Amino acid sequence: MENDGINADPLELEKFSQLAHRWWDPNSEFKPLHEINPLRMDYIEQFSGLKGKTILDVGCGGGILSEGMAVRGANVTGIDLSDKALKVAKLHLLESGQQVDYRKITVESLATEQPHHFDIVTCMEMLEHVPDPHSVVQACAQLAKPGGWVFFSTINRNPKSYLFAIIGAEYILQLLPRGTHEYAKFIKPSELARMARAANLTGEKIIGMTYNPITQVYALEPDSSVNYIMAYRA
Ligand SMILES: C[S@@+](CC[C@H](N)C(=O)[O-])C[C@H]1O[C@@H](n2cnc3c(N)ncnc32)[C@H](O)[C@@H]1O
Repeated sequence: MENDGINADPLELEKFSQLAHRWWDPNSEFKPLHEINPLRMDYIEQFSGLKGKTILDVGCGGGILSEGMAVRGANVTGIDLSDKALKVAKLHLLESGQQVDYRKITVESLATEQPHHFDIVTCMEMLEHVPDPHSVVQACAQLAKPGGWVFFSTINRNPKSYLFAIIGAEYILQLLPRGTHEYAKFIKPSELARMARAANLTGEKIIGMTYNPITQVYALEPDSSVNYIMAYRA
């Protein structure tokens, strides 16, 4: 569903708004994001470092990644379209004393406003919630400086990811509320790679993000069959 020509699904935004007050509770529905956060920040740092970098975090939600990168010394702008998530993100800055510039703006509009502005663009766990992920990938590429880095994470689309990301995470382990994810919106790495190539992104790297339900530990591993991160240069 499109929203007055804006590349956003109002129902998706509403889902996140409804849960937003629990964003910073590490035992809430956002527990998985809290737990993967150090892993993904370490992964980004391997490529480019974070200290002193100008970073855009697209679909920042309550700010777990944005603020985490600010703690590591980055100058972060976080954008989202959920008013409540942005409000929670801003309130949390009062508690943490960190600085992040949170804005409600579409990534496509920001790409027109500030093209080639950011050293790093992150777009994590967001593409599978938008009607047109191509357009988001294109805008992220445009927002990065030439030679800058762009990172996407999302969920693969295959029977295993259906089993793990929907049946396992939402129904059996109840790590996420039912209805968090829609299988048809999952994105195969080959599809994301095609979108990235069309946006002139290069130097592709991919890493899997796995969850072991027995040890309850997340890890970065070559297995990209469920969750994965792709890194590119603009
Ligand atoms: C699963 S959360 C991920 C939050 C954050 N990126 C992270 O990984 O910690 C998805 C976020 O994408 C946001 N979102 C969904 N559609 C969006 C859009 N079209 N533009 C910007 N943000 C969007 C939601 O409001 C929500 O905050």
